[in-house]
Amino acid sequence: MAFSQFAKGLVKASVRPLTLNRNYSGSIANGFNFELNETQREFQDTARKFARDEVIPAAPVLDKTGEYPWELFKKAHSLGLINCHIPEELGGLNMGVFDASVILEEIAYGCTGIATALEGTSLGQTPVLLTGNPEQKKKYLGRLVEEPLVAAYCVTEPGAGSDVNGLKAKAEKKGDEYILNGQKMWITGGGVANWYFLLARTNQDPKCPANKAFTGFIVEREWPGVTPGRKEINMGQRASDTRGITFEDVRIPKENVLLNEGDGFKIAMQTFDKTRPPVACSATGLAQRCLDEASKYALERKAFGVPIFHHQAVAFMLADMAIGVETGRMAWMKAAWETDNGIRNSYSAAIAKGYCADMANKCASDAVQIFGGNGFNSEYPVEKLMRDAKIFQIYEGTSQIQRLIISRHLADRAKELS
Ligand SMILES: CC(C)(COP(=O)(O)OP(=O)(O)OC[C@H]1O[C@@H](n2cnc3c(N)ncnc32)[C@H](O)[C@@H]1OP(=O)(O)O)[C@@H](O)C(=O)NCCC(=O)NCCSC(=O)C1=CCCCC1
Ligand SMILES: Cc1cc2nc3c(=O)[nH]c(=O)nc-3n(C[C@H](O)[C@H](O)[C@H](O)COP(=O)(O)OP(=O)(O)OC[C@H]3O[C@@H](n4cnc5c(N)ncnc54)[C@H](O)[C@@H]3O)c2cc1C
Repeated sequence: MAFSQFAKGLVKASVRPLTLNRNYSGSIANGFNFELNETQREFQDTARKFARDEVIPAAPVLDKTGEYPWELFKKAHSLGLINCHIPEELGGLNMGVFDASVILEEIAYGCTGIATALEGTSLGQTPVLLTGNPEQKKKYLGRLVEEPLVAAYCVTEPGAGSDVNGLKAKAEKKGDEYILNGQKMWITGGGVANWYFLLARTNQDPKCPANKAFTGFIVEREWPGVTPGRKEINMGQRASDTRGITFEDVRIPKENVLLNEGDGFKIAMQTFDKTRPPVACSATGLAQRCLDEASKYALERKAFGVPIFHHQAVAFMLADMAIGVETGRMAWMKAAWETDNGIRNSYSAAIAKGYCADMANKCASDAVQIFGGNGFNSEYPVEKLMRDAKIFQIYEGTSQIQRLIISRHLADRAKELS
């Protein structure tokens, strides 16, 4: 089916307005529809087929070689499984976070390294989608639909990751340009991207508040002074390209400022509200894979004369994994639905990201346990799943940072209650 036909049927999420039932008799499910609509199911099926037929076979090879999944990127591009958020007038599908996450969960089921490589470009695009002017959107987003090009999100530095307000890269205004100097670290897609969203300090006064001190820029990879470093060799998600990047006297035209000078910190934070639900959904895809691999293995493997599934201790581990997967899916769906419906979702996005990251790690560790000695060996799939899971507790804000965001909301609420 053509993209435009797909796009026509898109809805943000399958939720009907909740009407108060005065004769309420126990079920709050009345107002909600937990089923995906037909278009969402079509996309899910396409993504599932892509994951089963192409991602799963490629994953162990790319895990070993650390090669970037270019062929899969091009295929996903041609199927309309990436760049889903780009507006229709620029040739995109104009999908919300919810619908794009339905697709991503399937790809992540196949391999979260490949999913991160494919999805990293969405993170790079989000600040432009949120705040770009029409010229910036046309120039930088339009091309991504036409060609399989990559965007990346450059915030973290060697000296500051969790503490975004501690960033040191600086951009100084000189006439109609800004001169950028600094280093970024751990940039997903850093070596393959055509352009970056970059956050730099434009007010050097240490007393300047975060939401005035930083500016968001679009920086092109080919500009003089932009130098990506070597590909980092990571524990997991090895198909994804992660690099440090040095910026030395890079001249950025003022046309590449997003919104206004000083607005960068809020742009970066508002971006996370949109991108943490998909990261949570990716972790859920990995957890579902752990559950499926461990369930199949538990039926095949015998101990004490019966399949190990028949030992209640094993069956209950699987049941706990299922509780985690189902709860995690509800959590990312709620966070995605809220942002698609214009509700500030920093709290629910932090809950989804924090919960799903921890849940995926527990599921991966339990899957290895169920595989016994085989689980510890790279011939079996769960060893890679455990290595791939760890990064969910670190990138897009560590598990501690998600709890920081949640607890700040709780403190605000406590003040309202007292
Ligand atoms: C949450 C955080 C720790 C916050 O910091 P502070 O305490 O310094 O800042 P604070 O006092 O909370 O706020 C300052 C102003 O900013 C407004 N605002 C905050 N959030 C928001 C928001 N969501 N929307 C609108 N405004 C916001 C806040 O109101 C305040 O303004 P005000 O002074 O009141 O006028 C932040 O630094 C953070 O998040 N770190 C994790 C980074 C992190 O997650 N990287 C990830 C890098 S990317 C990555 O890892 C990957 C990329 C690609 C693939 C996957 C991985
Ligand atoms: C594979 C990979 C891909 C990535 N992709 C990108 C990308 O595309 N773009 C990008 O900008 N960044 C990216 N990152 C960076 C990532 O977001 C950061 O690594 C992460 O935010 C943590 O920052 P840090 O590594 O500097 O750790 P630090 O901030 O130094 O934290 C170290 C430890 O201290 C804890 N800690 C810090 N502050 C607090 C606090 N206030 N309370 C409690 N605990 C605290 C942390 O939770 C953590 O356990 C990526 C990282 C990796 C490894």
